[in-house]
Parts: sequence; C-alpha cells; structure tokens
Amino acid sequence: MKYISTRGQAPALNFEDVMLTGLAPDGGLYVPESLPHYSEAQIAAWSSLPYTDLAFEIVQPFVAGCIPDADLKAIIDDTYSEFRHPAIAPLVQLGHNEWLLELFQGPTLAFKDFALQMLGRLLDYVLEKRQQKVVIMGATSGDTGSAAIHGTKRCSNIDIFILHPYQRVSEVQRRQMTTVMGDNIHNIALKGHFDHCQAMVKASFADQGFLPEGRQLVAVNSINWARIMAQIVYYFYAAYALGAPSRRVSFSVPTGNFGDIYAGYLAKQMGLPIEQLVVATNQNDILHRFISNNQFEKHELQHTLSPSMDIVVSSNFERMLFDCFDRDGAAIADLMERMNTETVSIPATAFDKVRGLFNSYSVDDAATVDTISRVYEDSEYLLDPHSAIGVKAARECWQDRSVPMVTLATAHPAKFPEAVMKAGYPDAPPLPHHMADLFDLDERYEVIDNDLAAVHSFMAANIRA
Ligand SMILES: Cc1ncc(COP(=O)(O)O)c(C=O)c1O
Ligand SMILES: N[C@@H](CCOP(=O)(O)O)C(=O)O
Repeated sequence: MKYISTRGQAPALNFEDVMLTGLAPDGGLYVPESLPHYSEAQIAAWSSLPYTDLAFEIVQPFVAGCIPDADLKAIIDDTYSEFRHPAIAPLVQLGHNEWLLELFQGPTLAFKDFALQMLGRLLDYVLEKRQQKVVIMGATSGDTGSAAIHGTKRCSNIDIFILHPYQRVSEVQRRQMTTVMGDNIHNIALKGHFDHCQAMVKASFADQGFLPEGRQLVAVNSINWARIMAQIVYYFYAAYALGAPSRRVSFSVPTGNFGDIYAGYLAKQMGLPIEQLVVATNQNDILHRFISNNQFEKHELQHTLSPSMDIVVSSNFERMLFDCFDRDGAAIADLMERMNTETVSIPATAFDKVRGLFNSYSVDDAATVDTISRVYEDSEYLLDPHSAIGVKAARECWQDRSVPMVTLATAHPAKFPEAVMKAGYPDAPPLPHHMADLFDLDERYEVIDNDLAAVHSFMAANIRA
C-alpha cells in the first residue's frame, strides 16, 4: 500500500514511513493511494470475528509489505489485552434501535486508546527494527495526550512532548498525563488554547531544525494515518453486532478534529452499509455551519463543558475534502491556504458530495447537560459530555428510525465530573479501579507561554542523548 499527500506535492510513501512522517512535507496529510473495497459477501465473512481478529483483517492491507502478519497479529492482541471489557467495544442499548458504542474501556478511558495503544506498539516495533530514536510532539485537548503517553512510555527510542492548553483540560485529564513519570515524558501546559497547541505542532513538523542532529518528529495526533486506520475497525464491529451487512446502520460521532468520523466515512467507502454519518459538534460548530450552508468561517474558540472538542480547525477535514475534490491536490492546497485567512465556500459539485455524506448538529452546554440528565433519568446511564453531544445530535438528525443509530461514547464520565454534576449527578463519578490513586500521585509539567521558540528550546534541552 502506498500513501499520497492531500496537497499532491510530496513523495508517495509506504506505511512505515507514513507512520514516522506525520505531516507530509507539502503541508498535506497522507491518505492511501487507493482504499480496499469489499463486497457484501466478503464483509459478511468477517461478521462473527472477535474484535482482535477483525482488527487484523481490516488493518493488514494498510500495513502489508511493512509488518509481517504474525507480528501484526501479536501487536493487535497485545494492544487490546489491556482493555477492561471482554468485548473491547461493547454496545449498550439506550432505546428502540438506539445504541451507544462504549469506546472508553481502554487504559486511559477515551476512544483514543483504540489507536494510540496500537500506535505505541507499532512505533516500538519499527524503531527497534531500525535502531532509530525519534521525538514525539503532540497537541491535546485532554485525551490524546494521556493515551499517547500511556502507549509510548515504555519505548526507549522515544522522547515524548505533549502540549495541552493551560487550565483548559479537566483535572482528571491533566493528572492522567502529568502523573506519569519518566525522563522521556514531558508535559507542556501552553498558555493558549488547543488550536494554538495544534498549530505549534504543525509548524514544528514543517521546520524541524530545532531537533538534535539525526532526530525527527513523529506525530501521535490524527494527522498520523495509523491513528485513523485503527479507528475504522470499531465501525465494522458495531455494525456486525446490529446485523450488517444485511442491515444498514447509522452512526453519530462527537467531532472535533474530524478523525473519528473520517474513519467512519472510510468504513463506508470500504463497503460497510452505513446509512447516516452524523457530525455532532459542541458550540465550536464550524463543521456544522459548513455542512449546513457551505460557509467555512472561523469564529473565536469557545470553552465548553466538552473541552476535548474545543477545536476550531479540524485537521482531518482536509482528508475528506480531498476526496470531494476528486483528489485534486492543487485545489486542496489552494483551499487550505484560503481557509486559513478568509471565509470560504466550495464549488457546488464538491459541496453536494459533502452534503450527501454527512448530517450535522451543534449542541450547546445547556443541551449537553440536559441530555446527560434525561438519559440518566430514562435509562440510568451516565454519559460523559462528549457522548451526550453525540446522543443529542443522533436524536435530532435520525431520519429512519427502523435503521439502528449508534452513538460513539467517546469518553468515560469520570473524566468530566463538572458537566456530570451540573446535570444533577450527586458526586464525581468514581474512577475505574486501576486509576483509584490518581489524586494521590505527584504531578510534573512545565507551563510555557504561547511562543514557538520557547517550546522548542524546552524540547531541545530535554531530549535525551
Ligand atoms: C472525548 C472525545 N470525544 C470526541 C472527540 C472528537 O474526536 P475527533 O477529534 O476525532 O473528531 C475527542 C477529541 O477530539 C475527544 O477527546
Ligand atoms: N480531542 C483530542 C484533540 C486532538 O485530536 P487528535 O485526534 O487529532 O489527536 C484530544 O483529546 O487531545
């Protein structure tokens, strides 16, 4: 499998190099040159596989030629052995044809574990084979950071630097990152918001001159293709449990950087019969406004009760637009340039494709809290605020109630006690057993101004020889 850049000016790479490169040198994102497409019969043949075997079938074509099958199997089995639920991604019924896919059964309690625990192991495997040392630089609004640290903390070939917005992640999220000690693990609390962290990471990939000789940056954000690849699996898994491929299924996806829903879009392109894909946003609703009226207009970032989705510029939207523009890299490069500085509409042919693929809905804090409390009253199920946004959007956008609607429950409610208690839940929800001592552990992190040079000099001073 070869991978090409969405901006058309970077060399095509194999999986191993794509995983280690992150952002393409032309500023684009890597996508497979062509996507595998499966017939209904082929899809049906996987319908009763356990999660790990299904993950192998879906991931294998993307890594073929780089990771031998036996090694891939071992990596996948080891990755998901850390999850707390035997189903890995259990489905929970909320109402008639209404389902939640619990994606928070991994070690750090968010859907990021599905991809980042695998990415950590893949990196360890490849770096050991190459005898290469790298530097990870990642931006987090709270969940990617802890999953990436957990996934890579044992890798002796990696120094990891995670930027989170200072005082803008929940205390549980911060402690999940800052209590993990190791001389290769560094947390930076940036005096800014998530988009500043993400922009800094992208700028650093474009100019890596601050790194010691011989080192390169590796991405743990969803700009790294390996992240997306691993997230395709659970769409298939959930759809099978509800009768696919002979039955269609819809998904509602709490959306920030557009990685998770992009994985759902790919599952559909690969042949999975998905009826609706609902883009569920919080008040940072640029994607909802764009999908509704073809106007891409940046507003100031708002801090909400769903902080992990406090994102204005969604990285992976570019990957989806690349397809809607018939893979015209030059057009995407021009569009991305303009989207940075002005309000943009896209040609009707491309916009019709976007409209044909997605529904969208934006949920404010009041409706988020209301949904948490209604679902708790009706079903005694405690949603986290991000998952609540998914449920509310699903209920608003669901077109055919005979088609099952699955909301991706992207985080455990214990990560976000503020929202949960605003919804009337009496106490902070308990953390799972393995995290019971989280509030007793020492923390270590560096508060740094929103200044690229300051971040680079902190990194340069802390990268191990
Ligand atoms: C809990 C949670 N839900 C939803 C999202 C949105 O996912 P994505 O960025 O892939 O759209 C994120 C992170 O962005 C998250 O941490
Ligand atoms: N919500 C994310 C933001 C980063 O998104 P990513 O999927 O591109 O890593 C987080 O929790 O950090």
